[in-house]
Parts: sequence; structure tokens; C-alpha cells
Amino acid sequence: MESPPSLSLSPLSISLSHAHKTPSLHEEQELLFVVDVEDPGPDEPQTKFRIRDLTKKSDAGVPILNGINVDIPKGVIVGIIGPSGSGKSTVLRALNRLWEPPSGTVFLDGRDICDLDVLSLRRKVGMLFQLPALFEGTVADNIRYGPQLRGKKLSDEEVYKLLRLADLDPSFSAKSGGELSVGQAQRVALARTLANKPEVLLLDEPTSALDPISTENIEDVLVNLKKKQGMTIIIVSHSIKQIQRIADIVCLLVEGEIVEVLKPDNLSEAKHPMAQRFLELS
Ligand SMILES: Nc1ncnc2c1ncn2[C@@H]1O[C@H](COP(=O)(O)OP(=O)(O)OP(=O)(O)O)[C@@H](O)[C@H]1O
Repeated sequence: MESPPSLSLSPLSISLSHAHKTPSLHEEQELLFVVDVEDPGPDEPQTKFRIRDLTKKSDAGVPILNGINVDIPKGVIVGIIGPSGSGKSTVLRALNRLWEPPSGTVFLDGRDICDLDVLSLRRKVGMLFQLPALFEGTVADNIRYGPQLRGKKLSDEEVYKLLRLADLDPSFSAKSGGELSVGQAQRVALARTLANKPEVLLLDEPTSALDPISTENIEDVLVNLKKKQGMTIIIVSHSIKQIQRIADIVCLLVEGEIVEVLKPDNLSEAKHPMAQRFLELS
């Protein structure tokens, strides 16, 4: 088996050192919450996800993923790009067990995700989709929902902090979902996901329905989550420009295979012919 693409890049050490050091009082005010990640220690690998031989076929036997092998480091933004139907969403959905791999393994912090309780996995690995689906009730009700399932009631102040983290004014907490624009609702969905203190965010085209200003707001929030919280973020996007703006690493998927792993400034170095063509036309 070929060794998987290595994704060790310098931004990793920068964001990790920020995420794991003890914050000063000033930084504590800046860090609206601290992600419950175990300090990896000097000898621990800094890999968040290790994906090995991940394959999937449709019910009719058509290959969807043809053996995905990749290591995703902690505390970076990874962009997944590729032609329509190449399997981007399918890879993303494997990482919090929205489907179970018939063959292949996904390790999170060294543990097979199939050995983890699925609800705690999904708390650690939050996901946002293209269109936000808010529950009935107020924005605050939405944000409180996840912690409430575990018997924790968030205070008003905690709700406000999460709203600020998602770049929304605290006054939004009393609004109902129907009063919000899609961009605002997407940020509420993000705050709701963050209420579970995830270590990883999976984002499936989270800004494709948003205007450029809302898109920029979400991108800023994501970059801050990486820098200030040390969060690992994996984003599928059809916008190469977006990926170049925010990602540290780009995985290029073609026909169910990762054919290139590149830094965002080096996409022109892609060698795979279909990857080159895709990038030329994008
Ligand atoms: N449950 C399923 N059953 C059958 N085929 C599926 C299933 N899920 C996905 N597929 C097929 O797998 C392929 C990959 O789908 P996927 O949504 O992962 O691609 P994608 O790269 O995210 O596409 P897009 O950019 O258009 O969103 C597509 O051909 C799709 O039709």
C-alpha cells in the first residue's frame, strides 16, 4: 500500500502551541471557551484523523470511494475540493459516522471511531451543512439544545458568548429562526454546534447559499476558531478562492480518490491530469 499523503505543515505547531498553553487573564477573556482537548504531550502524534483504506460502493455496486488514505493534523483547516460527484461529502460524512464504512478505518486521536459511542463522537466532531436547519423556538433554545440533552442548562451569558463566537450580537438570542436571514441562521447553527465544545468541525459547503459579506463573516469565525481554540476544521467547498483564503492544506478528490495534497498557494503544482483540468476550469 502506498504511504498516505503527509499533511504536516508549519501552521500546525503555531496553532497548537496557542491552543494548549495556559491562557493569561487577558487571553482567557479573548478565548470565549476552551476546547476540551487532551494535551498531546511531546511524544504523541499530532494527528487528529487517520483515514485508512476507506471505501464505499453504492447499493448498485458503483464505486463511490476507492480507498481513501490520509492523515489530518490537529489544529489546521483542511479544504476538500474536487469535481461534482467525486465523493467529497461522502468522505466528510464518514468522519462522524453518518455512514459506517463497509471497509476501511477512521481513527480519531488514535481510536477507531466505530469503537466510540456515536453521540459522543458527534459531540466531538460537529458538522454544518449547506443550509442551516434550526429547530422551532428561539435562537437561545437552539443553542441550549445540545448541552440540555446532557443535563446542562447554559446560562444567558454562556449563550451570548457562543453567539459572539459565531459573530452574532447577543440580542439575537430572543429571535426565532424564521426571523433570520440564511447567513444569520448559518451562524446560529454554528453557535449551536459550538455549544457542544467540538474538537473538530466538518463543514459541507457552509457558505454556498450566502452572500459575500456573510461568507467573509463565517470565514473569519472559522479562522479564529482555529487560531484561538486550536480547532481542527475540514471544509468541503466549490470555491477554490475560499479554500485559498482559509485553508492550510488542500485535498483534491477525483473519482473517489485523493489524488493531490497541496498547500493552497501551490495548487498549480498539481500533477494528476484530471486535477489539473479541474483547477484550470475552476
Ligand atoms: N447513499 C448513496 N447511494 C448511492 N449513491 C450515492 C450515495 N451517496 C452518494 N452517492 C453517489 O456517490 C457519488 C459521490 O457523492 P458525493 O455527494 O460524496 O460527491 P461530492 O463530491 O460531494 O459532490 P458535489 O460536489 O456535487 O456535492 C455521487 O455519484 C453520488 O451520486
